Amino acid sequence: MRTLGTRRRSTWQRSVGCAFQCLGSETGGKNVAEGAVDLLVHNVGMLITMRGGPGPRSGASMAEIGAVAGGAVAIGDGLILAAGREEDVRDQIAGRAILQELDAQGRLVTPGLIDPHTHLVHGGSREHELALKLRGVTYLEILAQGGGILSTVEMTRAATEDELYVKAKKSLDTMLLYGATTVEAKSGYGLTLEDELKQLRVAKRLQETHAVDVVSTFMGAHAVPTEYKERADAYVSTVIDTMLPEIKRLGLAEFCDVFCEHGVFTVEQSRAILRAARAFGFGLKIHADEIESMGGAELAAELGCISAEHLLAATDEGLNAMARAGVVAVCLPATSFNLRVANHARARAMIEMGVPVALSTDYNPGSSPTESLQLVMTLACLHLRMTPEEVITALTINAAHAIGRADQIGSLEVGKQADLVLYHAPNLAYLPYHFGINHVDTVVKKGRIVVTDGKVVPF
Ligand SMILES: N=CN[C@@H](CCC(=O)O)C(=O)O
Ligand SMILES: [Zn+2]
Repeated sequence: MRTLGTRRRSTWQRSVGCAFQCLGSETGGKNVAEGAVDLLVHNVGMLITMRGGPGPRSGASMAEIGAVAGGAVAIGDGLILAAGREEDVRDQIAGRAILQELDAQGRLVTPGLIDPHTHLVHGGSREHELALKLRGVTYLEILAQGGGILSTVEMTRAATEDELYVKAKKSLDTMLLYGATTVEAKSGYGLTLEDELKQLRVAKRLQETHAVDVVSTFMGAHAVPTEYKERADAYVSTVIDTMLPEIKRLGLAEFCDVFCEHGVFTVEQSRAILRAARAFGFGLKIHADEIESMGGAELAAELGCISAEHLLAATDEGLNAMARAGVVAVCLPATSFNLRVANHARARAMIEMGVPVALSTDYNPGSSPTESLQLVMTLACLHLRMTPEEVITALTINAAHAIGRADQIGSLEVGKQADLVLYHAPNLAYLPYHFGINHVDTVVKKGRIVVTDGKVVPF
């Protein structure tokens, strides 16, 4: 992508149009109209703005992506000043200094992708499970034998904080290279207070030192640790009485998540943990009805969770309850693909019932060892039967809602963070269609070019 650095326009007009006066009020009263345009992305072949109403998209509105042919985006102070047809954008910034231009050369541009469900920070890997899986041993059987999540717990406990940081940073770089600009990261491989804190501190350090924004979730209830075998209730008490208050006190997580599943945590245990988390002020998430139908979707609706994850076995009653409660369904097609399940999440039914659908990698060392949201795009089309328009909605504005960030990210609208991705692709359908490769050319995060020519720019 061609950039023209530091090109100042000779005339500087201080008179501003309505669009920028409005913007001043939308950005906390700061009159960005008086500043320069830091970056103008122009000559965009197809600009996907995702502009629209305030809530998460469901039903037919999941296909409304605000596509503009011949677009541009003007950026100042890390925020979007104007986005739309290039001539309109140029009109709106007329007379202002443009410090840098980026010629998109007719490429596709979307908002930065958002990965709302990952297990980013962990030790080791689990490629040995592949052979077990091919012999027909199931995911829950591996876990019940002390493997699966529990083997990653051992490797995470054994790792130093620096080792976890280095490994997670490498994955975060890959996520960024594949177009993710915001990533949610769960703990849940420590399962002691100290080891959970270790994971959460790594997530915090990544947030402070990496271009990608990291949103932190405490998931102490990811598995019953070996030392509490047959004493799950005692472990639930430890999560509620010891872990939640300390993590809240230290401000290390925004959300709390629970793996509500047969042989892991029951609906009653999950309810107890999430109610306690809510009382501490955490936002609530739940791994619900992934393998067996447990009433997890119903619980998500009852508790007003911000999102419920997996949902392959969710009932119609559960999904309808989620639709009524406005819970975002985070579907994870890379996980069901990798676990070789017979049926994937019923995204079409969800969309028809009015459940807002988001998508995610579920990046983790067991059920989904991939950082690629572009692979997720393809699997969502082929296995969940979502259209490319619904897929991009699910990976931008709906994913932003799933992590409580829709006021800042998820669409290219005035006043939002300037997070955008430029692809070597002529149109949106090309991304899921031509699968298995990386289409990303350039990534802009908070107005700064952080990936160029397919390489990460050091933070
Ligand atoms: N299902 C539970 N937790 C993760 C998998 C974690 C693991 O296998 O290590 C998930 O969301 O898929
Ligand atoms: Zn998960």
